[in-house]
Amino acid sequence: MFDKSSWIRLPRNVLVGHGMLDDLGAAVDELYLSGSPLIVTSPSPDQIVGERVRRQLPNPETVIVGEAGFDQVQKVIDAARAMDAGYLVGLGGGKPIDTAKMASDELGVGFVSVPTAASHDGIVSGRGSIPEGDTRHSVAAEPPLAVVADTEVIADAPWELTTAGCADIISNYTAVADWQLARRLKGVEYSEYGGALARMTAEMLVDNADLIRPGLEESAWIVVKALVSSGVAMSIAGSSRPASGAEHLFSHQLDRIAPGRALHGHQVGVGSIMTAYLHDGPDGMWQDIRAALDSLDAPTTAADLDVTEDELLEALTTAHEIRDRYTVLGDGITEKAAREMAETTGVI
Ligand SMILES: NC(=O)C1=CN([C@@H]2O[C@H](COP(=O)(O)OP(=O)(O)OC[C@H]3O[C@@H](n4cnc5c(N)ncnc54)[C@H](O)[C@@H]3O)[C@@H](O)[C@H]2O)C=CC1
Ligand SMILES: O=C(CO)COP(=O)(O)O
Ligand SMILES: [Zn+2]
Repeated sequence: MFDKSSWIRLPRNVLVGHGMLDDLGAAVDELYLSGSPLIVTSPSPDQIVGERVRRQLPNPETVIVGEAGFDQVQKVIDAARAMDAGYLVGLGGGKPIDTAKMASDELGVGFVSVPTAASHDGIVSGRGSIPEGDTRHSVAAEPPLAVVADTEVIADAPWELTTAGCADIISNYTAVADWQLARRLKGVEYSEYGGALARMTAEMLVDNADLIRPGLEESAWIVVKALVSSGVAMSIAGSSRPASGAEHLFSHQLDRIAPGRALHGHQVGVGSIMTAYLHDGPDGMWQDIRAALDSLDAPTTAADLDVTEDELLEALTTAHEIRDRYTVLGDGITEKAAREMAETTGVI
């Protein structure tokens, strides 16, 4: 008997462009949602566009969340139950969006994604990325029914948020290489479409790197489109595998070892330089990845990430422990190997 099946969950409305935030109300109306929304956001996005969002929606309430975590998800669930929210709106960067999509899943209500920065590729994905103790979960969550990305707002955000999004996409190169390795060595299920789309997204971004410059709305457009494409790859795969390999494990460890120092995208970019070296050796893809990051003003060294050599080496040698996801790190690399890799690639 044929035993394969898949259920791909994608947004119904994806709005990207200048001034699109003012179409949020119309995009939500088209979804036939009922009741009032709870807006899940963090302080800066709330201050920048909170009022503009609230005045388009019926009797909204707002909850401000901090670092991503299950306590924050619970805070949103409690606030939504208290007002009997009809749906949730995630407004801001990756943390409020992840928190909202996970709370929506638990509550069984719809979720709308309103990114204010092009800093991560979770704006469309049906996955939540949440730390807990010594580990980091990638959990199935409610995918957005609609995504509203206003390129004017996003182009006004600090430039480093956009370069973080670029680096999150460039890391697809090594994420897909890790996924293919896991298929060959461990028989892990692989999606040809998910893998090809994630890799093509990274290639297109690198090909257009010259057009990505601070303050240009065109840049916000290119990066948001790529983030949407990367999120769709995760939805096709039914996992974050197309966009998250060993470079992400390294970043998740840095979040524990050196919290709050650098943005998620910047950490995975530096991780990608090093894990590309592990995949291909000295003459391989790592030099292209480093050059692409460099041309986009994204960090390429430990110092750029504001982490010490010791912190970097600890993250590299323990990254394999945090999740049952086979990557080029195998069952762990020695400190000597980690140092050699970081030195050869110029990260330390
Ligand atoms: N679920 C998924 O598939 C994915 C999830 N993620 C998660 O997303 C998170 C990282 O996302 P980030 O956006 O880097 O973090 P974040 O949500 O903390 O945002 C970074 C900073 O940018 C600020 N910000 C956002 N928009 C702004 C604007 N327009 N103007 C000024 N400041 C603005 C925020 O207030 C915050 O201080 C991590 O937790 C990561 O694991 C990342 C990629 C994929
Ligand atoms: O950040 C992600 C993709 O860019 C996904 O995060 P995870 O590593 O938690 O799956
Ligand atoms: Zn990421």
